Amino acid sequence: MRLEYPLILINFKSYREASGKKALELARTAQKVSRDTGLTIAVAPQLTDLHFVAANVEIPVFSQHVDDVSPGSYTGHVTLEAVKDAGAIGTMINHSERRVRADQVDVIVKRARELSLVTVVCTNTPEVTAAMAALGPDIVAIEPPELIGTGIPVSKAKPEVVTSSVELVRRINPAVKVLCGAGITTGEDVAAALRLGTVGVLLASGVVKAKDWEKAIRELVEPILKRA
Ligand SMILES: O=C(CO)COP(=O)(O)O
Repeated sequence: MRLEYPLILINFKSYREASGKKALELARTAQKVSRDTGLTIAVAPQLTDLHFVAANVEIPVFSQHVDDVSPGSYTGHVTLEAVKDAGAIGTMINHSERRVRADQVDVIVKRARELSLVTVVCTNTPEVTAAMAALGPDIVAIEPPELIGTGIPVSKAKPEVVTSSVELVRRINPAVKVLCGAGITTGEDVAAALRLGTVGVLLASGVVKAKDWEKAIRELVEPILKRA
């Protein structure tokens, strides 16, 4: 599956609101808005829901994490092969709530490429973004941890973190796409993110915790539709 941009990636994290049957319900809601608007909306359900969700929607599905091990004798680990077999098109890695070492990111990015899986490497500062871009993932996602879950959007509260990240990635590895995330809730936040040079957003609570998922996602993509 080829990813089209702009991209909205909804991370379900470990939220109970989007777990089990609810995970599929939210993914189907995202799919509905994606179909109505023609925009790429991807989802990253909990690992336990990955296969269930991927088998029942056609939008891109990502794992939230993988370990740097090959299939075999590794109890409790998640391999790239397993998430591929579960139907994911790729994986997030190094989320601030699930950090891994840089050498592990390197291994995962290289192995994912061999398996044709898309990698979204999360970062916390422009400097770390630059370092991760050098490893050659498909996408880096800059997310200042202090804004995560606050509803204060990075694209408005810390635009310089986003623009510096975009600028450094352009210099170091222009093939790498940049997303931003943390506090993204409204369509205005998404429009601001695109204006700063990103290809989209990574978000969680603004959608997962919304009372009306469809309304929240529609509101989120509205400004992008106007741009098109
Ligand atoms: O960590 C995030 C997405 O991966 C951002 O979380 P929030 O959208 O809840 O701020």
